[in-house]
Amino acid sequence: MAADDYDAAVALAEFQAARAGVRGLIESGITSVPPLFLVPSTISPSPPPLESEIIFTIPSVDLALPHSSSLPLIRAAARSCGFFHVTNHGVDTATVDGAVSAVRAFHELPLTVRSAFYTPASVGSVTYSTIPIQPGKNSAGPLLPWRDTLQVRFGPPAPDLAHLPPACRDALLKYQLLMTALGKKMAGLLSEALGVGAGRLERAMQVEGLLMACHYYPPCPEPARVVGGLEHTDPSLFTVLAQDGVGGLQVRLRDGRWADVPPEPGALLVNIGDVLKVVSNDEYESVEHRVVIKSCEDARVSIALFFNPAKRQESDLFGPLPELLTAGKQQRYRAFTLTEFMSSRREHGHGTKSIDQFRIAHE
Ligand SMILES: O=C(O)CCC(=O)C(=O)O
Ligand SMILES: [Fe+2]
Repeated sequence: MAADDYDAAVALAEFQAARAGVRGLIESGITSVPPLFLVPSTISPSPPPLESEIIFTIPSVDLALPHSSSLPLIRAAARSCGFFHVTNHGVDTATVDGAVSAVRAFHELPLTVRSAFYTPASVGSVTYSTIPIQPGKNSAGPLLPWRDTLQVRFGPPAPDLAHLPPACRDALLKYQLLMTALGKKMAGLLSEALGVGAGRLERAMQVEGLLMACHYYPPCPEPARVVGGLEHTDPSLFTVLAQDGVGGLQVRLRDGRWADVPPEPGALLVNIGDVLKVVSNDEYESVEHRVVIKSCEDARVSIALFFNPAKRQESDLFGPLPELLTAGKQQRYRAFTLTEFMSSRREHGHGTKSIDQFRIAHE
């Protein structure tokens, strides 16, 4: 086919109609990356992913420590790189490893079994597909990440989990249950570390981990030409991530360079999302991150659980907590509804520009 004949919209429709995901491309034996996955330089002008060699240590917080020791660590991490590992987090290894293995097992089911679940739109509360990247309204044509995602919405309202694949159903339900307890604990610690008392975030917005993204990053024949996950900040209050040992997650440092976040066995990774950055009046940072494909051989699995406000009526407003606006600390954002926030993300892309729209200009 001549290059002029290439129609990205048609290619996207054909890719989705095949219901095989990126994993299906690898199974079909491709040796080069199809154009739909090639990252235009306008989207990712930073150096190619594989050149990242920066050694950067993500802070680690032992949750078994007394609060007098853990709170300053959490506070420092949330204010600087926005990411930290937690150990002794109370979710047993068997449950975390069981969930990660079950996600891998699902994504590696034979094509005929797995494609029955493939659907770009949600069926009930479950979606399994390669979700196109939405870098903002003025971007060039469609772009796909080098990953397949099983996304589960546990509510609200009460979830319809009929389409949750049996290969990972029990493991994910158990994981979500135990992670909810950790999420409540984290919300308390992040609240206390903000200096507003342990129960403040929970009272204000009811923190729930109801959206789970189970990612599968197949190996890639040309890893430097694709993106596993485009650079973004999370829209959540905070996110808790479990990952296998393959690696590929990177965070953006203050000087703009990317640093690897190597997996730490037994630890879970917590990161601050945009809503908590706003609620904390910029005391906490939601930091850009992305996923690069590290391997031509190993598939990577991760599970991101997004902890969000369960209070999300049109009357529920999110803005800096008033008690943080003490002498000398001006209000950085106007309050907004989650609907306004999500439409800003659609318009301005999945980075901090979406919350900049709500920033209050001070002299
Ligand atoms: O797979 C990962 O390590 C990160 C995924 C992620 O950033 C997300 O789902 O928001
Ligand atoms: Fe993320």
